[in-house]
Amino acid sequence: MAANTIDEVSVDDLCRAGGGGLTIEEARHIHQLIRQAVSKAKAETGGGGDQLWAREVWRELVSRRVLKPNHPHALHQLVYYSVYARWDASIHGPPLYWFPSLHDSKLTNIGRIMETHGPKLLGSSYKDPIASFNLFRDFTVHHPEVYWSIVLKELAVTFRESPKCILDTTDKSRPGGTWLPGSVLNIAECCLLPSSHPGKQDDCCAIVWRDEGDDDSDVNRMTLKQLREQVILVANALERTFRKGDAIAIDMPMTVNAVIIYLAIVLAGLVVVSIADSFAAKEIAVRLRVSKAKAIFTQDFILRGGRKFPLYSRVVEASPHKAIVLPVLGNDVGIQLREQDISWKDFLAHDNQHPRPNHFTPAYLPIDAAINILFSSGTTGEPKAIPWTQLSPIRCSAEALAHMNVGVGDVYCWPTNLGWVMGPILLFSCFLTGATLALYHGSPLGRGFGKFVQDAGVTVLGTVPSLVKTWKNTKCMEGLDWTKIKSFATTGEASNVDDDLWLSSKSYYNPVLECCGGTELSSAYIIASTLQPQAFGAFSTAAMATGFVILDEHGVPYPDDKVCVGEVGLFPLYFGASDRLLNADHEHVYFEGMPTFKGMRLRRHGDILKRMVGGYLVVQGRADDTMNLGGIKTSSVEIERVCDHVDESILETAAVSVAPPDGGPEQLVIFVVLRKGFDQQPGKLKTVFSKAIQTNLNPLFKVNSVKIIPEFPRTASNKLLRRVLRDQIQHELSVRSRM
Ligand SMILES: Nc1ncnc2c1ncn2[C@@H]1O[C@H](COP(=O)(O)OP(=O)(O)OP(=O)(O)O)[C@@H](O)[C@H]1O
Repeated sequence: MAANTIDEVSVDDLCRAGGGGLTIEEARHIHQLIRQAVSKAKAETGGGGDQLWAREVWRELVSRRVLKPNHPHALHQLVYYSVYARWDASIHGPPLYWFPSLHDSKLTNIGRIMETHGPKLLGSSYKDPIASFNLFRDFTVHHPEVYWSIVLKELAVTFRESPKCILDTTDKSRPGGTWLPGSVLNIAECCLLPSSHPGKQDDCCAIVWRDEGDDDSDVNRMTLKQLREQVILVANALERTFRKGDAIAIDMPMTVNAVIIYLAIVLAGLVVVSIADSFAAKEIAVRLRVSKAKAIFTQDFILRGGRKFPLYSRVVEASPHKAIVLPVLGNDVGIQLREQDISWKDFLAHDNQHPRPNHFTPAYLPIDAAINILFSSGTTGEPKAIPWTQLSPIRCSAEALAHMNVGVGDVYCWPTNLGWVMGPILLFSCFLTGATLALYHGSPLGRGFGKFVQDAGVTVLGTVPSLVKTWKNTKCMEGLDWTKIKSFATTGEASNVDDDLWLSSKSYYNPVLECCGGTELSSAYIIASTLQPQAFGAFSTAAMATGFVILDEHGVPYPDDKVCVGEVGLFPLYFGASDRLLNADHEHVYFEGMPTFKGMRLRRHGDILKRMVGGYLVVQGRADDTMNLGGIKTSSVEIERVCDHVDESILETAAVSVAPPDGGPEQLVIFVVLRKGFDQQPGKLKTVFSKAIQTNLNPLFKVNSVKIIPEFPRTASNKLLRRVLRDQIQHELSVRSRM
């Protein structure tokens, strides 16, 4: 993006990039600071043509807060891309934009754990949280029972009956291991009770929220005690109507009431079936059928972006079972209910006669009892119905604690839904670590959401790439103060470097922690850590106590330190991973046909990983998104990363390859969505794409055609559905060949 290196950038260049947002004095000042940073970095690193000094320039500029959140993005772009203009990632690894400090690292949750246990566990090899991070993480992979016994004490998990041990591997029919055997608890109760470590008291703020449209009012808060009382009220009402073990669906936005209902269902020993509120009636029906749900909590309408969308009517079309209907506004539902249905108000009304309304005895269940049925997003086919057990919340909260550094004092926000794995992850990560859960009742796409983030004092903000893209392109967050945010997070699909540059700049370049996992893993298997330097759009590590290899085409693992691309094979012992599916054969989906490694049968996850210098990772799509172009294997994501930037008219691209109906090499087709207000010819794009791909990836790759379409097909959780595009192009080709 930048033609010049940072020492060639002039005051004029800065002024141009700064537009009206920068005075000439400011530009001169920034220019001076850049020159100082360059001289200092060159002096410290010896200058050298290898450009290693560039990293130090960036580090210095960030630590001196030279670039401000309110500076125009073009200025941030100019400086970042110029600093790294001559950076050779194939030698030095991806360009880094965030660096941990030794002082702060010792104050993080995982740094504290390492300082306490590191010397004992690693002996004299232990130095400090930053220097010893890889060593310690490696230790957790080989001694998961030690790691999990430490982490369990850091979470608000109380057992009714303690586990016999942490891990039992004697049952060979369970390749994932038997974790915390013999233990009995109720994980919702753990969320609701005060605890001394982590320190959460009855009067601490459990949830902060705001309704869309109330942007200028104070945010609402609920204490832990108030939350517990609300949950108990609902649990008593549930117990009167349903039997333990019944599956009860929730299909509504992730509001305070949705969270209360979720916890109440689990507290009462029922099973939550979570369904994302964006699904059509047919999709809701499939999920209710597969999970055998007895009833469903829903809302009359959904309010989003100032518009009202029907929800109850979709649920009615999908389900003959009882619906408990909440009003989106006020106390009464704005709709006529069927005979078998009941309003939220009436559902709770019975409870006013309860002799001890603030009392409820939780259902204490074995650790591996199902608490929630979730569905994968279905990018590779039919969504899988995945039961979460009581291990799942522990697994995901441990990651929030160790990797995202979430804990007491944090306000954690991540626009999502209980039907996506991020919903339950967010809920448990807050209540088991002692953080406050921040919920915005409305669309996260506009300024109202951003203002909530500011007013609620959010300290950790989770995102998905398409959200960040919208915020950046619409400029809707301009002028808001997001500097309380100590880290961002992103998940769902590969993120875009420039979008993350924009996001990170909003809080003086705090890290955007990349997470990638799966609903069936209850967690991320590759992730970032605040103990490691970060590169945009890249993962810096495997999760704690998680092992994997990258397999070559013959299923043989590459050595751990080798730069490579291939399908991931997970080590099977995985705390919190699924061991059954409701609508598919677990063994077949995750194990059959996988190679063994050091006596372990590897677990399939299907992602193609690229390991770069320094151990940084990117996901290059799914194994089924790889293509063979002229005998060379490549991935959709790799091609899209190049094509996304070649012309300003492009909003996003999707690369698919298809085999021609009459045989021959696979053909590369690039789909394009243009930015609003731009026009472009496919022929011209074909030329620029070919040139960019040949220069950046491989001179032999050829673009066969370019198709401009208004928008990409996506799953309800916004994941790009390349297989739909592939089917479409395959169909066109076969029709053409028949003519
Ligand atoms: N940060 C990320 N970067 C790149 N890809 C990601 C990221 N986060 C998640 N993904 C992709 O999403 C997948 C997990 O999503 P999910 O559990 O919903 O399953 P799915 O693959 O979308 O659905 P299905 O299992 O039905 O095919 C990951 O394996 C990965 O391919």
